[in-house]
Amino acid sequence: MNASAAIISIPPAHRPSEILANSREIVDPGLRIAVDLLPEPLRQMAGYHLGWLDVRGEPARMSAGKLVRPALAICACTACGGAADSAAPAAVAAELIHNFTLIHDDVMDGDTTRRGRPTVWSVWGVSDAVLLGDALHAVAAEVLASRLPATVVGPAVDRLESTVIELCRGQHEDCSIAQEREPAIGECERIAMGKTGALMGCCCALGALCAGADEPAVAAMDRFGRELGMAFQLVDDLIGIWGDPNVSGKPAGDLARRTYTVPVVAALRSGTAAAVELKQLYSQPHSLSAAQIARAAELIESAGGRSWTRQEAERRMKSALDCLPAQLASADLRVLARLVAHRNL
Ligand SMILES: CC(C)=CCC/C(C)=C/COP(=O)(O)OP(=O)(O)O
Repeated sequence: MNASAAIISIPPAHRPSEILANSREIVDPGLRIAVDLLPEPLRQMAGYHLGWLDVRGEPARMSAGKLVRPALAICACTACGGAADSAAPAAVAAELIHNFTLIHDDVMDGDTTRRGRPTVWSVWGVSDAVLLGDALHAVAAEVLASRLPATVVGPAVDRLESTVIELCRGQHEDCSIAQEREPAIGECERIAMGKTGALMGCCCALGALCAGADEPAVAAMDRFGRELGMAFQLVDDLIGIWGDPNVSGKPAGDLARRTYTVPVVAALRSGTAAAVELKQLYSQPHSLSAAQIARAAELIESAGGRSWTRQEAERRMKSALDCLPAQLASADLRVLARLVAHRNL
């Protein structure tokens, strides 16, 4: 592959903000072209969700997320010797899939705020939100099918669609277990691998495919992304309890709903007095009040659930890097790994 082309078009950045800005430059035009494939009013709803339009369809500049997944696809491609631009279809498809799942997830969770503004379903209703998610999924496959070299299309679309199946498995388990009963840590990990790890693995594997990498390199990138996805989900669980809504753009609502996320499960299995009190709070039949939420957060912290989750995120990040042979462990991928594991609460 043409490594020098990558170096000329996008120099290795090494700083998280530069890596994300470079990725945004590559992915933004492709995302806009992809969204333009949608019929009205789905195009307008997608523009709103992605932060380019306000609810009335007027141009806006709102938060559209950090674009970590496209950055992973692009950096995986350059780490495998490809040109950054050649990963654009993979980066766009990954971001479309990610947004399709968020739009559906907000419906399932009944969440009314994402990225600091009302969710799609809470503005346009559940039917339109379901349709928009479906349409973004279809457009993602279309982007890969129409914009990748013919030799890569088959494996790339296969990988994308099997990832969506895995996402659905993870999400189904999450919805059916996590709010009904206390899962084991192993179950939490299976859920996290399905709903978050699989897509991050797919981003990295698609990036490698775009570079024309061989199967061992694609598989190593997939493992790297999956492990990193586990770290991402663990940090997301911390954000779901201790996150600042002004930073995360969503209320820290996991305790109110009595969701069994990893910090909660880790605290409950600690065998401490705090665990006993937390179990009582979680076994009541209604949402927790503000005072109960604050108490639950204290109990989780004193039972060690917060620090265990933090350390586990760090361990997963290191294990992600261990999945990469030295020649694939680029500086940019290492920076992205740290960014994922240390993002702000
Ligand atoms: C097939 C589908 C719909 C998959 C959803 C995958 C996903 C990562 C949802 C968000 O998880 P979350 O509920 O833990 O995160 P958030 O707090 O952002 O809603």
